Amino acid sequence: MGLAVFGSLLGMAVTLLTGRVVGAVPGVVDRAHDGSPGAMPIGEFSWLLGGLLVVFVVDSLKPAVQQVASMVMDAGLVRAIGTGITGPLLAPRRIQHLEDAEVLDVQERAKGKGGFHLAQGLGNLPWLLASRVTLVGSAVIVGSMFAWWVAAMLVAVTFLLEWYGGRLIEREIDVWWGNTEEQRRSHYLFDLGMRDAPKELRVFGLHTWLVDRYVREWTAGYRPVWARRRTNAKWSLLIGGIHLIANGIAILAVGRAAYDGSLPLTQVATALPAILAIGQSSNGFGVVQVRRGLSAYRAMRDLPGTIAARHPEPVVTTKHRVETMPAREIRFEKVSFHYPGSGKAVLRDLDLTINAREALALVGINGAGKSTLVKLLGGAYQPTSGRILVDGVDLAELDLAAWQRRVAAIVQDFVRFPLTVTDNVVFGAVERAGDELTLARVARESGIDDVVRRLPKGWDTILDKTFDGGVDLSGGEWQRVALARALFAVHAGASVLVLDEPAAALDVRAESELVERYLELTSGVASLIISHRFSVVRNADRICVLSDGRIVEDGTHEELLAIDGEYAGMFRLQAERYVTGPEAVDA
Ligand SMILES: Nc1ncnc2c1ncn2[C@@H]1O[C@H](COP(=O)(O)OP(=O)(O)OP(=O)(O)O)[C@@H](O)[C@H]1O
Repeated sequence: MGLAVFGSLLGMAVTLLTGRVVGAVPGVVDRAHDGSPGAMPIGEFSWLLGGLLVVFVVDSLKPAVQQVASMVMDAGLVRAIGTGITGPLLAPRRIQHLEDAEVLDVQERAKGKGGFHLAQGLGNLPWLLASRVTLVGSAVIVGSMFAWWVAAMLVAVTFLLEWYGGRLIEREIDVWWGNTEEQRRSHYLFDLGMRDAPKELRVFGLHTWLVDRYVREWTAGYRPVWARRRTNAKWSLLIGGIHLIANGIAILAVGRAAYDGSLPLTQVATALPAILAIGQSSNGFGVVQVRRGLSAYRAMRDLPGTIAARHPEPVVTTKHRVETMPAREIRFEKVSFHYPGSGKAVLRDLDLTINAREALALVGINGAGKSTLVKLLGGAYQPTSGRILVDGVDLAELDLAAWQRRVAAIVQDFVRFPLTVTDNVVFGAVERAGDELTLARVARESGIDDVVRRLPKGWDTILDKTFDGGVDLSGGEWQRVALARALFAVHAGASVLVLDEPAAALDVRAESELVERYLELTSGVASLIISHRFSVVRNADRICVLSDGRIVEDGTHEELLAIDGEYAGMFRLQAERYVTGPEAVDA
């Protein structure tokens, strides 16, 4: 801001000095010819000229300095805004706020709904301030050197120009960022071609279709922008004409006064550039950007408050030693749950006990609510009614952050971090990131040691082909990496292990080997295994069947087969497929 204001002051200094130099020239020339007194001595004129040169040189260095300062400021702003928005969103231990329309709206506004980013808005603030300083300074120069009515007229016309120009710009930007159906579709098609589906597009020979479709959607999406631009061009011509007339009147008035002899040359040479500078200081774009940027800033400032007010973090009222929990059990007691904004109950009066040091398998059809139960266990959501008790203490009373450190999980859509193998594993317990012994141990246990040996940079290989020297792993290899991450967490002290479809991407032999090994390894912790594969499930100490939001069957594999209920039915269906299905024929 200082630099921007300094820049506009320099510009005005150039105007004033130029006026004085031009005004002094005839006198200096006369004096040189006939020694007329009263004119500026040549020595003084040289100083004036030198001063103008210095100011001019400094003024010409200004853009480079301002550009660097601007880049530094923009980088800082982007970083501050990034943490300002993600910080409050990431901080809560629960995740309900991420599905709350009001929180999402504030977040969208903070990010710059309507195409105006906070960084652009705030980045423009110094230039808007500078143009205001130029406007006021140049108006004072015109008023004091020539006529106040001319200064007032030009300021009024400039504001009119700025206000109306700003409205036109705003309308055009609204159309640009209107995110019309076609614009969104064209962006989607672009991503599809460039990133999301390169293989499928080739397999199905869809590249020509994609390009044609993209061009069609893009053209349709931007047609309203061009229509708006044509309308804007007409109005811009009109207000440009008004501006021209106002400047023409001002310049004619100066010319007349000069012609009359009532305005000395110095004043003429100063007033003319100042008149032009007033018009140039109109900054409709800056005004719009700053206005929207500030509204985004207010949304960013309100974000933590909105989240805290609508989703208060639980206050820890009791002092339980979460670090040793669960010593006995985790008990779901009449737990019901429906997702925020949805009337459909996923769990209904569900009772379930998971004993410490027991491997419990949970089965159920798609959409039965298995993953939902895991989210409740991890404290990501709170039951709509009922309680989850850990060693008899309500989860709602525990320090949720500490409890979540006790739970290690591989969820179905586990994150494949485009980082090194080491990072992907130690994220299970970052506080133990340097523990190489444990790292080697979990690599053996999860079976990724062979994979790591084959990688070009071993543990330091980035697991993403788009990076230099990076590689892509197969689905099964990724699953082992995720398993290693969970085991790392267990070795670091987590005592509840959740595996949601841990072996879906493994081949049948790898799967049964891994599950057997895994059950040995985790015999000391409470584990919850969710799987549709009965070869995985049958090894668990106990199996529960989730159906209609409740646990309808509970027992060992043999016990559940003996009662011949839902589990037995599902098991037989899968076993039959393995006996009579294509796999059997191949074998
Ligand atoms: N964030 C959410 N908002 C609203 N409804 C949801 C959400 N997540 C899941 N559901 C719904 O809750 C129900 C249970 O989903 P859940 O993912 O728990 O099932 P699941 O038993 O794990 O299924 P699968 O075997 O297919 O993984 C489904 O009807 C699903 O549509």
